[in-house]
Amino acid sequence: YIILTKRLYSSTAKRIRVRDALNSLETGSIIKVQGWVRSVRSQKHNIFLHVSDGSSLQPLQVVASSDLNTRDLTFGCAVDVTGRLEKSPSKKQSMELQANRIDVVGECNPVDFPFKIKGHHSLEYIRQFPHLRCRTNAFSSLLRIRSQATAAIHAYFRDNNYVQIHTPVITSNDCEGAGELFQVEPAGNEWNLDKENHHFFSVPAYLTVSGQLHLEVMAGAFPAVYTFGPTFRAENSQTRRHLAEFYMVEAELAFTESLKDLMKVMEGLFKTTTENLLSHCAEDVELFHKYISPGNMEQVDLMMKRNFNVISYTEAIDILNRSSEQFTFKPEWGCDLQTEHEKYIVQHCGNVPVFVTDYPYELKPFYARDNQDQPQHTAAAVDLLVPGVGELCGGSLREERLELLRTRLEKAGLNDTYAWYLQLREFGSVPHGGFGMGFERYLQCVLGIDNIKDTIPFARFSHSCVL
Ligand SMILES: NC(=O)C[C@H](N)C(=O)O
Repeated sequence: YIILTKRLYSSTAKRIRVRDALNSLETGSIIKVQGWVRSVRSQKHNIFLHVSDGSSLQPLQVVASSDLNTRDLTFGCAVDVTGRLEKSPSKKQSMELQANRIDVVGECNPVDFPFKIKGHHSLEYIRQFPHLRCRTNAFSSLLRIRSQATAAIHAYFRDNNYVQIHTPVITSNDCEGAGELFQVEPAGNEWNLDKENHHFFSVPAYLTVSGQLHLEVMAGAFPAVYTFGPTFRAENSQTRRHLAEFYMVEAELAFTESLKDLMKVMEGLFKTTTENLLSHCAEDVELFHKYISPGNMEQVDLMMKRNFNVISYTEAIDILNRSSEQFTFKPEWGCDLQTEHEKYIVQHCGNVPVFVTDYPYELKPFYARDNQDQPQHTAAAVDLLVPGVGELCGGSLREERLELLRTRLEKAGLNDTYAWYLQLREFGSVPHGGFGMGFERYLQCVLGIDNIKDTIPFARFSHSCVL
């Protein structure tokens, strides 16, 4: 009889998520929660469990009588719990689940499990377990924040009338021209590809380094477009800021004649997304600011309150040369800014993000618009440098003038390759420009995460492609 009623009881229970249970105002309702045990505590008559299901940082406290068979109930196991939702007498949580039935769905041997109850594991430690780290508080918070930030970015562009374009992952162009390409060919030899230029696509094809050129195509028909997807760089540098596969948000605006328009969008995107995170993921963001990057909340507050700075590249070089800092790379007009330079510039500007504009023409790819301001020959390009990370965004106005573009491509021996790109300037060309923002670097900056490998579900970098 008892078993029968228990079955009946559990089949009529409404299945809800932990977050909804915690926020529920209805006491006495019969619910079912499914999740993973984050802690177990036994007292004389009762056992207390914390159950998490990824919906919130805070777990649901489950109280059950010690009579329930709890042999397999350990830290890390998967459970199915049915019971009555009641107001909790403890101040630590609003609601608790008084269980009538607990089924262990999947056992977990806590001795072998790499995480321990109440263990404060570092991000570096949990990184060794890419298949398990989503079960820790810190990484599940990161994943919820990442998901919310993705939604916020799409919302920002939709609210500002952009059209989303799915730019291709496989492409025959190397947009940045930096030569950090992964080539794509079929595995195995059923295609009989030999060395005589028999590529699968007939031409060499690569994983994309940027969706920019495809967005420029679309900016010939839509005034504002964006893309948000994976991009790839075969960089052999194992730094805390580089990944071989990362997500980039890229936007392209037509009828745009000034870098100011682009900077406005970059600042708007940064601030709107961050505001959204602070209100929708407060608890998760707080976990980072409290335990992982103390002090970063003040940094975020500052970035949100202040207008971003704007300085020219030439001014940046002056600032660097006037400083008493000993740089490994001597700052000189014409050289790219190194990480140490970027860091100094951000500090110099009061730890507020800073746009650096108008770089030496020769430093920028063929598409950057010529400022034609001799003798210091510059291009209308801009980078956004942010505290803790350095370069977060890079963008430029694009050369829309057919003859100038043709001459530059000719010099680089690229006018055949980019015949289609030249045609964009032949048929209804308009002044336009755009930028890209590294999504993982954005998360690094807002959450104060030291290593970029801890901002992405599965990190790919040289000599590492686990799972
Ligand atoms: N869309 C952009 O302007 C981004 C630029 N192509 C980059 O990869 O830095």
